[in-house]
Amino acid sequence: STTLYEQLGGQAKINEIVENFVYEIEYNDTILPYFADSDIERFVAKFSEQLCVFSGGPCEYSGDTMEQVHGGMNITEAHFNLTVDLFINAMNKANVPHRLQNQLINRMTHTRAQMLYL
Ligand code: HEM
Repeated sequence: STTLYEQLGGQAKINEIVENFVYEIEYNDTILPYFADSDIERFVAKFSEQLCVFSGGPCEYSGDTMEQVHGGMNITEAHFNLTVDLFINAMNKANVPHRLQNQLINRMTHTRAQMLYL
């Protein structure tokens, strides 16, 4: 059976989604401030790795835990949901079919409890 990673179109498609996502964040006045002191190159690299792992691709995640990264940011449920919306915009702009979008979102949002109000 093919992995979600393969169905998406592999690393090239993941890179395209992440590039679009960074663009969405840059143009969102509510979410951008969270990234004010961030190394965006590192974010792109680690976030891409994590998407590769979540979709069953041949990668290893070398970033920090979700608690380490997001703990203390005081991320509200509204801001979490807004970030997911931005990610959906990024997938739409990369022409990812909705069936695959739902599968990826489902795997990503398992991290939700690790980052809200920590
Ligand atoms: C589905 C939800 C999310 C996932 C899977 C996720 C995943 C990640 C990953 C993998 C990194 C890179 C970690 C590293 O550098 O070691 C990261 C960094 C970051 N995330 Fe998230 N994230 C999510 C939601 C959010 C939300 C809702 C916010 C804020 C509104 C946020 C703000 C940040 C910021 C500011 C960084 C950079 C941290 C730094 O520069 O040290 N994330 N995230």
